Amino acid sequence: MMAKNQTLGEFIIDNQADFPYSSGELSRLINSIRLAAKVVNHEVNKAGLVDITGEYGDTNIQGEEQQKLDVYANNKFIQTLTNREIVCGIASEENEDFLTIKGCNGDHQNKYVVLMDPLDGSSNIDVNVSVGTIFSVYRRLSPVGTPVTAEDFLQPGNMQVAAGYIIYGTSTMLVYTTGNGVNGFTLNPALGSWYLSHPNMKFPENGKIYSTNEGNYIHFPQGVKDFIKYCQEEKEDRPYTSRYIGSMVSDIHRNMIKGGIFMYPESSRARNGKLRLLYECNPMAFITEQAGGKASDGFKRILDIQPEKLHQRTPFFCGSKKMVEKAEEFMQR
Ligand SMILES: O=P(O)(O)OC[C@H]1O[C@](O)(COP(=O)(O)O)[C@@H](O)[C@@H]1O
Ligand SMILES: [Mg+2]
Ligand SMILES: [Mg+2]
Repeated sequence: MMAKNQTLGEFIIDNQADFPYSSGELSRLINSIRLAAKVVNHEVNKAGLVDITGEYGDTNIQGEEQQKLDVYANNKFIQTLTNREIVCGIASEENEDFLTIKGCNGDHQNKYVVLMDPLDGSSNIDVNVSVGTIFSVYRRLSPVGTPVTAEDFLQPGNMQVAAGYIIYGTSTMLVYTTGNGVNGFTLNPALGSWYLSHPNMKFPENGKIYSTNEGNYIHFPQGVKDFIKYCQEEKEDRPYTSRYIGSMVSDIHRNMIKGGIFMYPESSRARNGKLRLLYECNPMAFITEQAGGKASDGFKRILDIQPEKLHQRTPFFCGSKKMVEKAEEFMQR
């Protein structure tokens, strides 16, 4: 039976049976993510007070302006995962190539790789709007004891063993799945503990919110234009409400609670959309499916895409099952 006011630490211990093959490593991995998240949260909360916001003065591999907090969060998560010797490799939005992590004896004994978007929604940092962190965990394919290879990172999303996000919003939450449903923990900043506040999160099967950057409307494929018109039509339970924060984590988190669809489709300017398959779409798709929702590129399941490149992009439709099915119906006409 679930204890009242259960902390994340207690939850992990109570749910060890979720990880039949785990020797405690995956639990330790989640533990180090919750620690790094607290440190990053502390820094994010000071944005505006001290000189941690604004541009870092460099661009990342995707040619995007890096914010100081992008770099800070990237370093913190890498540092925490590396120091604790839990993973053998890390890939990040902010690094061109994956990093190989050796144990203290210079070996490669660990079995997990982590892919992450250390700060999602960077353009919202300076304006005090929620941002997030996204992570995705795989068991390595190459033999333990040898250096990691690109193939360890280029696995389809259906091979994920865990995925989660942290949302730095009105409160800070850590939401994750190990393939047995989705649970959300809220940080009590005074105590520094995460409490199980949202057990067994579920996407409503249908919803009344659509979230997309409608400023790109003119460049959207006809299917998306038609679906947006459908959402706006005065019929049955429509028109739906349009809500777009511009931090995917926050947009999907809201839709998971209230019911809705998030879309970042391809456009005539960006043939594969904007969002990255490996550390943005796959983890959010895994969480979404575990919560009873659906995630697609408009035609096929996100989690079944065989990745070819670390920073590969994909169109993304994610949310309440019936709404994603409806969007696919328009895309496939
Ligand atoms: O400004 P746009 O084009 O609508 O893009 C917003 C999208 O870009 C992102 O900010 C991309 O993430 P990063 O901030 O990690 O690059 C998503 O969180 C968000 O959904
Ligand atoms: Mg992002
Ligand atoms: Mg980012």
